[in-house]
Amino acid sequence: MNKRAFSAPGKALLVGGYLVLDPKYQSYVVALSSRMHSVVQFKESEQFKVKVLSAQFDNDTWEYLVEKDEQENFIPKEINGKNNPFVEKTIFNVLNYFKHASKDTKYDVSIEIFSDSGFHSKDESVTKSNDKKTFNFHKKTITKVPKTGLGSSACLVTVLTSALTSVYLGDEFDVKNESVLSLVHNLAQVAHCQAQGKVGSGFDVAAATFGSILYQRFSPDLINELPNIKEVKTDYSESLYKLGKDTNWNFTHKRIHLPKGLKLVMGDVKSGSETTKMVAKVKKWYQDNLPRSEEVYHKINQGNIKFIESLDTLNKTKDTTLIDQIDNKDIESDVLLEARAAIEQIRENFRIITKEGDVDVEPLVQTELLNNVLNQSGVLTAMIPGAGGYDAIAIIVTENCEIQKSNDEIFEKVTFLDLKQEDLGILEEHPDYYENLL
Ligand SMILES: Nc1ncnc2c1ncn2[C@@H]1O[C@H](COP(=O)(O)OP(=O)(O)OP(=O)(O)O)[C@@H](O)[C@H]1O
Ligand SMILES: C[C@@](O)(CCOP(=O)(O)O)CC(=O)O
Repeated sequence: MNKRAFSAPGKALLVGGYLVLDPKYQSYVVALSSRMHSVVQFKESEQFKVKVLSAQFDNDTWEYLVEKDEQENFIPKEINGKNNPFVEKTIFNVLNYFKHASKDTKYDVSIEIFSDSGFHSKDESVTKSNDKKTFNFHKKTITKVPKTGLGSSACLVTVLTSALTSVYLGDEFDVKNESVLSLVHNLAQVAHCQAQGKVGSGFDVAAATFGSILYQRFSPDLINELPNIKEVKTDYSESLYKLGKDTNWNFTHKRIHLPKGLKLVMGDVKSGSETTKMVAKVKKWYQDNLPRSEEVYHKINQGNIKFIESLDTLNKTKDTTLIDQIDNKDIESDVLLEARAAIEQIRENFRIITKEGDVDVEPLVQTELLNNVLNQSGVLTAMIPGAGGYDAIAIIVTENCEIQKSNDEIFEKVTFLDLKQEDLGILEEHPDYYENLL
C-alpha cells in the first residue's frame, strides 16, 4: 500500500474581520504552527470505500461506501450512522472531480487524521507521543470537545482533500506546485461551504492551503452556481471539473510574514461566541445604518490598509533600534506608531458596531484586556482576531517578549496557546512520524 502524509495550518485573521466577506476588502491572515494532519493509504478494490479515523476523539471513525446515483455521480454513504458533514462533502467533491479521469477505478482508501493540541481545549485529555510528534487524546467525540477557534474544520477539509487528491494524482501531487495547491484550494472551498451550509469568506481554507497571506475573497457565485444534485438531476462532476480546473477564481492570496524580530502570541479567553449569529447581527446593523455604516467600514478598511502597509515597511526597514523601542516601552518611530494607530482605528470602529449593533465584536472586557496588554513591555499591538467576541486575543510582540509566561492578574482568564506564525500552508509530511504513539 502507498502511504503519504500531509498537514495544513490553523489561522488567525489579524485584520479584516467582517469586511473580508466582501471581495473589495483586503485582509491579513496569519497561518499558525498548529496543524491538522492526514495519513493516507489506498489500494484498488472491488468496492469503493473511504474510511476516516480520528483516533484522538474517542476513536471517531467514519466509514463510507461510495455508490453512484442515476446520473453517475459518486455518493458517499456512511455505514454506521455516524455523521461528519466536512468529511462527507470532501469525499463527495474530490471523487466527483476525478470521476472522468479515473474511469471506473475503485479504491479502498484509509485516512488517519491527527490534530495538533492548539485546536482544542486540552482539558481531560492525555498526551501520546513518539520521538517526532505529540498529540492530545480526548475521551469525547469530536463535536463534544471545546474548540479554540483556529479553524479546525477548514484544516480538516484541506488535509482530507490533499490526501484524496494524492490518491488520484500520485507523483504529480506535489504541494510545492502552485497549480496543485490551487486545485486543492478550489475543491476544499467547495466542500467546506457545502458542509457549513453557507458560503463564508473562505479565508480559513485559503490560509490552510497557501499559508500566511493577504487575502481577498472569490465571488460567492462561483460556489452558489454549482448544481444541487438533490434538486436537479445532472452530472455534477462536469460543473465541478470546470470550477476546479478551468475557472479563474479571481482572488488574492499574496504571501506575507510577520516582520523580523516580531512574533505572534495568541490567547484563548473563553469559548462561547457564535460567529454565525455575530455575522448576521453585523450585516443587519450595516443594512439598517447605511450610508453611515459604510463610512464605519471605510474607516476600518483604512486602518486595515495602514496596518498592512506598516508591517510591509517594517519588513523592509534597516532600523535596528525599533525592537528596543518596543521592549523599552519607548515607541517613537513613525512606522511603529502607525501600526499601533491603525489597530486603534480598527478597534474604535468595531466598538461603534458593538454598541450600535448590540453585537459583542469588541466587548468591554476585551477592550480592558487589550488596553492592559498594550501597556506591557515588548508589545507592539494587540487585537481581537476574526469575528471578535469573547474567544481570543492576538498580540504582536518582540521575539524576546515573554508575555505568555506573565503572572499578571490581567491574564487570569487567558490561556496562551503554544504556537507561532508560519509562512507555508500545505506540507507533505513523513508518514512514519505518526506511528507508535504511546
Ligand atoms: N480532528 C478532527 N477530526 C474529525 N473531524 C474534525 C476534526 N476537527 C474538526 N472536525 C470537524 O469540524 C467540525 C468543527 O467545525 P466548526 O466549523 O464548527 O469549527 P471550526 O472550524 O474549528 O471553527 P472556527 O473557524 O471558529 O475555528 C467538527 O464538528 C468536525 O465535524
Ligand atoms: C466574521 C468573519 O469575517 C471572520 C470569522 O473569523 P473567525 O472564525 O472568528 O476566525 C467571517 C468570515 O470571514 O467568514
